Amino acid sequence: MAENTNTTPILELRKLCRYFGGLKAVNEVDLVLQPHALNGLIGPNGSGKTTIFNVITGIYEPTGGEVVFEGQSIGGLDPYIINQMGIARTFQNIRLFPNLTVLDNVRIAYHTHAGYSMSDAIMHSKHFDKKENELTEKAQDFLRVFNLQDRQAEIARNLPYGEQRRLEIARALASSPKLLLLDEPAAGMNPKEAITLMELIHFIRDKFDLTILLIEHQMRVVMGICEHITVMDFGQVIARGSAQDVQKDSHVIEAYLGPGAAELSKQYLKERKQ
Ligand SMILES: Nc1ncnc2c1ncn2[C@@H]1O[C@H](COP(=O)(O)OP(=O)(O)OP(=O)(O)O)[C@@H](O)[C@H]1O
Repeated sequence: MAENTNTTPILELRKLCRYFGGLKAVNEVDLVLQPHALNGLIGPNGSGKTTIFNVITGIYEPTGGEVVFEGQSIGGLDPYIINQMGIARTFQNIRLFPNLTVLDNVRIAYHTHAGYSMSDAIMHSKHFDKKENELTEKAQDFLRVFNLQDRQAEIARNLPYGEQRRLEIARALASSPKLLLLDEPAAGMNPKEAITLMELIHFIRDKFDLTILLIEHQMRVVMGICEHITVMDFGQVIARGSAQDVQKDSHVIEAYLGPGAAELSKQYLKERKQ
């Protein structure tokens, strides 16, 4: 299924493929992300969503097709280079430094902007002290955005789950990305936490002028915040459009509920109207 483009996209997947032996985990996927848009990537378990994230971020090389970021082909580049170019992500299973403080988790992520040399660090020069203080202040600014400022001295693993998820997003943002990939940010959250998270995602998109692509199983979150949704099944795109469009798409209903479900759902809605 091809994509329409009107403006210059920030990211384009062109016929992207990633195979694992005979398994076509991602099979000729086209995807276009416009700058500043909030996009959702959904689909049943094993449909290829996380593999797409792993290819975009350089963890896997594409088997075929292209990943184009700001007009430049990035497929197969090292993850740290892709991160420096402006793509950051969070993971399905939270990946923090569990034994470090909340503040240090963000400071480490921010370190690429440290602005001092190895010799400054070894000699503990004035320049080093100044830059380290700036780094701490920047990290504290990030924590304030995520309402974690009062937690800065806590050991990360002791935070409640929802706060660990927020901290992970704060860490990802510390590398100043233009494109943020969120892999199931609301996983394990209760409905109240999920709503707070939705507000936060909207807020950071505007504050940091981000483009966001998120994978999420909680439909309330996807349908509530995503302006554009792409639906995958068996490694391929089966539908795309607004939340309203994809919710009533018969391919989507069948992918989630099984063959014949679309017809049943139509009948049910008709009967309810009568
Ligand atoms: N490293 C790998 N080696 C072999 N198979 C893999 C590998 N990574 C993913 N797969 C397979 O590729 C397919 C797509 O997996 P992927 O994790 O991308 O799906 P997903 O849509 O993110 O699923 P979920 O919603 O359950 O996280 C699955 O069949 C998975 O088992």
